[in-house]
Amino acid sequence: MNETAPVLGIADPGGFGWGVFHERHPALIRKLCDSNPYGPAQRSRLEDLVEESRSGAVRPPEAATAGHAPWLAGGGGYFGRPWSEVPFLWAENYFYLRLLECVGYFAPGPWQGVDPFTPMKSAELADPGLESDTAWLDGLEDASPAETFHALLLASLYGNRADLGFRLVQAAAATDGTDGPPLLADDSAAVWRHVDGRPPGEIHVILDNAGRELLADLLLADHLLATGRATGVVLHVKPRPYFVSDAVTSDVRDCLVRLAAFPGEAGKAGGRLLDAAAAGRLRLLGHGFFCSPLGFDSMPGDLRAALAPSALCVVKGDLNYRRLVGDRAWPATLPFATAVAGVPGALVALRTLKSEAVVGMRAKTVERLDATRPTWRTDGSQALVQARLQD
Ligand SMILES: O=P(O)(O)OC[C@H]1O[C@](O)(CO)[C@@H](O)[C@@H]1O
Repeated sequence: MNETAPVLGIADPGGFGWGVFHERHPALIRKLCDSNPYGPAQRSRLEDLVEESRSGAVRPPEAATAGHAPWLAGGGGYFGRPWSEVPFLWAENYFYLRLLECVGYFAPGPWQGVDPFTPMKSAELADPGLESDTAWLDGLEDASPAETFHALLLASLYGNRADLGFRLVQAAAATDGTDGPPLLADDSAAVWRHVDGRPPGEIHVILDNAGRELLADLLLADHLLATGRATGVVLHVKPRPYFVSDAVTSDVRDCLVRLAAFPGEAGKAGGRLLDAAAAGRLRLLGHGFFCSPLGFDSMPGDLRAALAPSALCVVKGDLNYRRLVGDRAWPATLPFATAVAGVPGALVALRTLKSEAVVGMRAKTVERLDATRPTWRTDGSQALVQARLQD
């Protein structure tokens, strides 16, 4: 892999990373305090964290915090240094760990293990509009197998358009079915040939957000299982609350139960998935690595071994993409397969662009977007399907 591109940071006041720490995070903390009955100590710890991360030095985690020792060991010398000098990927990850610490998620007490983002995630799942969002499934009866797969793949992609963290400062994109902007890169036809042309195997999905995105991911999982194109599906959840709306085990449970109660084809899919879970054909894994600040090129051996036999790994979302290609200011025309590291075997990334790292673009596309829409890398308006089908 080309490792010469600069690592993305948060120091530049005009830059995207700076905006995340100076605009998005304060808005998030306000929202958390409005939606959770936190006491004065939790509130002032959260405010102190925002202040520390905007203008202070990085404090180490407390002893009770998950992964205390690995964070200290893997801190890359960042503890004690100004946050502004720390790579964006590391800083953002560490912010979410410290946020949990501030609200008492790790220490014994009444808030231990309580997901601070549940009120936001539950509100999304309670939206009565979710049922109509999946009504397009009922119109797929006459579609060819290739068309059906394509529709479900794109629904999973566009589910990633507006996660709850992103919506804090960005208008929500429409999430109706498979509609979306033209793709910047589209390897979906090759993914279909891969899935259709090889003996079925286990398909892994490295999940991103709960709610709408997860519902679409579940529909894709059901399609792969119900058509026999996957012998099993493994969903990789986050082991703890992360980046606001990232899916943890309880989110999968809540989405599955909600889906099974939908009318029409979506509800049937939910019922089949509950059966598949009971039979062990739909499995969850929650590896600690997925809440770490490391690129996938640092994936531990046990996780690599779990992914290695998969027929396909679906890598969802913006953050997973940053970890897959490296969170660097790559030339956008660097080939995708050159930048990808860490995930063994065939993979496809389904991503809405919400941050700066991007590869695998045609030079003409980059020129056009730079000229017509300077914010294209970060404003959530663009999406891509990029595959590497041979390791
Ligand atoms: O939910 P997704 O698609 O991974 O998006 C998360 C992204 O949101 C941000 O936190 C802010 O836009 C990015 O830094 C991050 O990569």
